Amino acid sequence: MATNTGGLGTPPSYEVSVRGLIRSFGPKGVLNGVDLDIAPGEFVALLGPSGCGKSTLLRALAGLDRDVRGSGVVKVPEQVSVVFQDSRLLPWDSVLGNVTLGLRDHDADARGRRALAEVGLAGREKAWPHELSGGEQQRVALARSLVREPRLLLADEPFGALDALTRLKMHALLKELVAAHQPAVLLVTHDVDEAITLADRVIVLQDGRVALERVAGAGVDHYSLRGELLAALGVHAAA
Ligand SMILES: Nc1ncnc2c1ncn2[C@@H]1O[C@H](COP(=O)(O)OP(=O)(O)OP(=O)(O)O)[C@@H](O)[C@H]1O
Repeated sequence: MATNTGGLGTPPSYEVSVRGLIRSFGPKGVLNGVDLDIAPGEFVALLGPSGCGKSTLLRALAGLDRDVRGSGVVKVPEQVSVVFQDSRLLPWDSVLGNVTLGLRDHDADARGRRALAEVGLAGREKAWPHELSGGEQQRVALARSLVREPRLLLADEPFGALDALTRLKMHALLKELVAAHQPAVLLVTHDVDEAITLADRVIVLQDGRVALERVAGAGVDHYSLRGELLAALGVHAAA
């Protein structure tokens, strides 16, 4: 995946463009001029210390924050889906009902069933959310996002509450889904290995700005990238 992020213009080829994004809560500046471009189909992972503003940036891109100052969010596509750490399923609706919620098309059910099959949950359409494991609930959340064919998928630590083995399975699933649907992705994570494994590009947010930006993916030396990212996050491995 090409990741041309040079220049200050906004080439129409970008799915997302952010310029000098600022967000404060009271006197406290959280985002102090964030610049970010994401190409169509590009997978970007966002790392940063706790409280540095990762979720704040994601909420701004999702249109969930009406108080973002200035014109920092220059471009986001109309079709945006968001996945959070908890699945946020409606407990009183079936799995299929959750996936198709709000869809008005005549073929919504068929699309919902297809999406559930894609995430490995064929046959569980009539189950209630509480009958599913945490991993399965996150699969439903992914199906609910992708059935809307988003141009941009925003994911805020979507696997943060899962055990290590389930998380690895979800990584493989997310890779498959992204390859099939080709949305641009911004994944917020605390997990450096998750970022390196999944993303085409990794950025580190610090002091309200993008402090480091590195290409990841095939052909990149993951070991040295891991060291560089950990150092940027203030973690220095024991010799
Ligand atoms: N609605 C709000 N009102 C007041 N302060 C807020 C609000 N939302 C976020 N903040 C503050 O902004 C800062 C950044 O929060 P944010 O949730 O974006 O960080 P984060 O990098 O996602 O953190 P974490 O990795 O711990 O989830 C924090 O200090 C937080 O307390």
